Amino acid sequence: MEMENGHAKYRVAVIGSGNWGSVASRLIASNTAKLPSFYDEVRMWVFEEILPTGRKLSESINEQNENCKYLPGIKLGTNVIADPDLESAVKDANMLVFVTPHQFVEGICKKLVGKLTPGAEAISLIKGMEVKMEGPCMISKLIADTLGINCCVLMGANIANEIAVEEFSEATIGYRKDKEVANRWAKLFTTPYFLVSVAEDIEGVELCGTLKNIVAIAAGLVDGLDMGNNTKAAIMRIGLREMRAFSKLLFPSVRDNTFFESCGVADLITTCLGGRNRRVAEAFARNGGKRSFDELEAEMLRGQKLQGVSTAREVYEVLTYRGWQELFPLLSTVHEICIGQLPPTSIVEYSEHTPNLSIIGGHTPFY
Ligand SMILES: NC(=O)c1ccc[n+]([C@@H]2O[C@H](COP(=O)([O-])OP(=O)(O)OC[C@H]3O[C@@H](n4cnc5c(N)ncnc54)[C@H](O)[C@@H]3O)[C@@H](O)[C@H]2O)c1
Ligand SMILES: O=P(O)(O)OC[C@H](O)CO
Repeated sequence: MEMENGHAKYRVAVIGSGNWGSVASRLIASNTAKLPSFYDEVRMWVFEEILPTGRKLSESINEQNENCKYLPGIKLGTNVIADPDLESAVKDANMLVFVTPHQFVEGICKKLVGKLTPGAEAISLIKGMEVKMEGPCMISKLIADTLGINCCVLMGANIANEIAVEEFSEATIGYRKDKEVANRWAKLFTTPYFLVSVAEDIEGVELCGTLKNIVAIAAGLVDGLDMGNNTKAAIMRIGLREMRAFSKLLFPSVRDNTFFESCGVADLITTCLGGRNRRVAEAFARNGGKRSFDELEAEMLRGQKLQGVSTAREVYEVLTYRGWQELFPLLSTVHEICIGQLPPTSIVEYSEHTPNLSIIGGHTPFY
């Protein structure tokens, strides 16, 4: 541990520089610039790309102090340094913030094995999960197991573009045992416009952030079918119940209270109203399911990534493997619509496609 005048001093690296990665770097850098327990500089690892102008994205970020591709028009803070070399980006860092789309994190972690500063701590801002032969694996666990480090999570109602212009938001840090570490992360992220709380329920917090993206796809389908607010509210209610039930089946330790934190109902609401998953799903339904999510994602998001479609597939694998499909009609139906097995209108036709709708409305041991 590096010390200064007898006090521990922390060096932060951010692994990822998409829309949320850039905003998180900006937020963190505004704090490291003024808090004595952190080094000012924040290194942000950039997955290198060549811009249409022929320039490298990382060089452009450092010259303009702005990520012109993923967060145009917002200055990041001069203490944010873009670095396309992963090993150099994490050099000497003892606080690592992971914020890439979930499908890339395993490959990134494998490259980092043996390269980290001893005693480094991590936090994951990534919403998603992986399904392995042994079963489902949360991203924080994948990071922790691959790198042999502790990993907290930060989730919440956090549409990045709104936080970039400093509109008031909240977030929840999930931790396993070490509250002191969780509080250090909270200190790094908290600003007057970004209030962070901590909860000793890492699985609950992470599953909220992960599963709400599937519900957001359902909400977008409803919008694309020109259905009204009642329908969307019903989808959100059913979705929240399925999120809670699925989380508790996977991890009985998950707490009900977590669903009332920013990571729970608040994130569900904001994503179903204004997120990218919702937006692309709306376009999918308006096209009658004839254009694929991949095609719409590439056209509408220009390099940004959806997490809901792949998460729906990963959750579906768990549901089919464990025989839980009929308990989760919304989560199952979203996947079947995404792959073209069912039409978008099926999102409100549970009775036809999932005979166990009564389970959703009634009382089962899980709900
Ligand atoms: N954007 C938001 O509003 C928001 C808010 C909260 C959480 N999140 C979550 O944060 C995570 C990161 O999302 P984001 O919005 O920062 O990213 P993004 O979707 O805006 O951008 C995609 C990123 O992936 C990178 N990339 C592309 N190919 C890659 C590869 N092969 N290997 C590594 N990286 C590659 C791109 O360079 C880019 O940085 C996701 O899990 C997302 O759900 C996003
Ligand atoms: O734009 P989305 O759908 O990826 O959602 C963004 C955030 O997760 C909202 O908290």
